[in-house]
Amino acid sequence: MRPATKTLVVATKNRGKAREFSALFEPLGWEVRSLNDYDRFPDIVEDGDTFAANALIKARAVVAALGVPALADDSGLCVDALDGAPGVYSARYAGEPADDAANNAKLIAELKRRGALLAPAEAGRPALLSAARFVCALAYAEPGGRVRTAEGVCAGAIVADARGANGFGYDPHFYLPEFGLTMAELTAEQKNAVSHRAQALRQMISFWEE
Ligand SMILES: O=P(O)(O)OP(=O)(O)OP(=O)(O)OC[C@H]1O[C@@H](n2cnc3c(O)ncnc32)[C@H](O)[C@@H]1O
Ligand SMILES: [Mg+2]
Repeated sequence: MRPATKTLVVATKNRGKAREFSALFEPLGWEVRSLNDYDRFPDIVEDGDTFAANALIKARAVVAALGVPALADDSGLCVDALDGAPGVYSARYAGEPADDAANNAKLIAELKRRGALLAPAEAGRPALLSAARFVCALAYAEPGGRVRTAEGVCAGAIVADARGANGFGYDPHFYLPEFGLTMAELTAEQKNAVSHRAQALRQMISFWEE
């Protein structure tokens, strides 16, 4: 089970995700089309309890609407000190419509309110707030009804002060100890080598190659 053409519809309206998928698929000679390439594609209700359930909802909705295979991504941030929140609510953590800046502000406010500050900022080292992970579930669906899901996880920690201008979403607050940088300070190539999305996609591609 694998896409039959070299153009793949990715069931997302998130331009940051679409950009990453384009870069991840490019070396394979694949072209990515996102829902932003379709005129007024209706918003899909993401009411699943898990990342995988929401990814399946999005992939199936796009297959139903367009009649072609689709890959969907449902992802988010899980913070230990917040008992895994915002989790599947990451996009609408601070309410709707989704707003990255408001979500980040709420994340830091919640961690401070709970006294989850572990260490003060020191010269050259950011204030580490709390262990966290990015999770990405991918779902690939075909018109015949077949589906396949994959998942990737990227571990890090939340930092109080936003750093970096690359990436999107929670990236400026997501610190990777192995780089000593936030996800938003990584180049696109660096992020695509280690991200939850890249890991999930590697798994999905291995399923396609089976
Ligand atoms: O549903 P689609 O249309 O794909 O777009 P979305 O932005 O609503 O995507 P999700 O429902 O999967 O919500 C994901 C949330 O987690 C955030 N997120 C996911 N991957 C991320 C990453 O690589 N870096 C930073 N934030 C990320 C993102 O900003 C959203 O707030
Ligand atoms: Mg969404």
